[in-house]
Amino acid sequence: MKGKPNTLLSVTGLRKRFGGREVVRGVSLDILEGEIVAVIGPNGAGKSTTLDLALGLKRPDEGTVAYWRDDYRTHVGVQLQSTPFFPGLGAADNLKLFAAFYRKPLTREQGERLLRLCGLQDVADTEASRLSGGQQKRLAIAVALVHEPRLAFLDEPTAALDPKARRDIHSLIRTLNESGVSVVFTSHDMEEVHRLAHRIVFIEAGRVAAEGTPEELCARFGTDDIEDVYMMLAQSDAGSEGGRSA
Ligand SMILES: Nc1ncnc2c1ncn2[C@@H]1O[C@H](COP(=O)(O)OP(=O)(O)OP(=O)(O)O)[C@@H](O)[C@H]1O
Repeated sequence: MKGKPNTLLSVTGLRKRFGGREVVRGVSLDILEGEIVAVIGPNGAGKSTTLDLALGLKRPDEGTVAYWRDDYRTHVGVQLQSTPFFPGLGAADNLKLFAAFYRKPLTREQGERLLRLCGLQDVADTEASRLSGGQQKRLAIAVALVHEPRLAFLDEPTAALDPKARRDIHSLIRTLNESGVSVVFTSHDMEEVHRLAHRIVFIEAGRVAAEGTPEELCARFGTDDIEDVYMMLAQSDAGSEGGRSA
């Protein structure tokens, strides 16, 4: 039998202030091996800032971030809300160049497989800036996966995608997870969250207001719909957009 899953990431007591306003106010959370974790919450609640702090893209004012290994950067993939691609290069060449930053240069076969996995095989040679919004989103996800990470952070991976592309990304996330990749994603689509996440972390006004499996959260709030849970949590603590202090 499998033992207890490893903790891949542990963040404790994270705080971040911009100007005079504290937008992350003591966030602690763990990401375990094998999990798909959805980080949800209202606009401006502090989700992206929390991810940026966890990824070392922003420095916390307080708190600690610990990964399961010191060289975690080569084992963590990141799709941010906007990815700067290399101008003048096609999708496939962008992947090749991003891969060159790691110690795992892409073979042609690997590149083709990744493009297929992300539904980009027909636009492999199209210059990245000429791809549609949804295709650019998929290329950003492909970039996040180019070095075969063990943990992938996907910030709104399906925002602005059409329903079919959205479903394709759901399958991609499941396939990745089945191949051993742990995934942390943010989303405002509660159906998607319910469908994909093993665990949900609800951030409200810079704090973790609730967390649990979809089933646990639904049972706690007496519903079978995560959107109802979301509404109840969002109404129970007003003022998220302002990140007001309690
Ligand atoms: N560099 C910055 N300077 C000043 N304020 C910032 C900065 N980055 C984020 N903020 C503020 O911090 C708050 C939290 O932003 P964040 O992007 O983390 O929210 P979010 O939960 O990811 O929102 P969304 O769902 O809209 O993406 C917002 O009020 C935002 O304006």
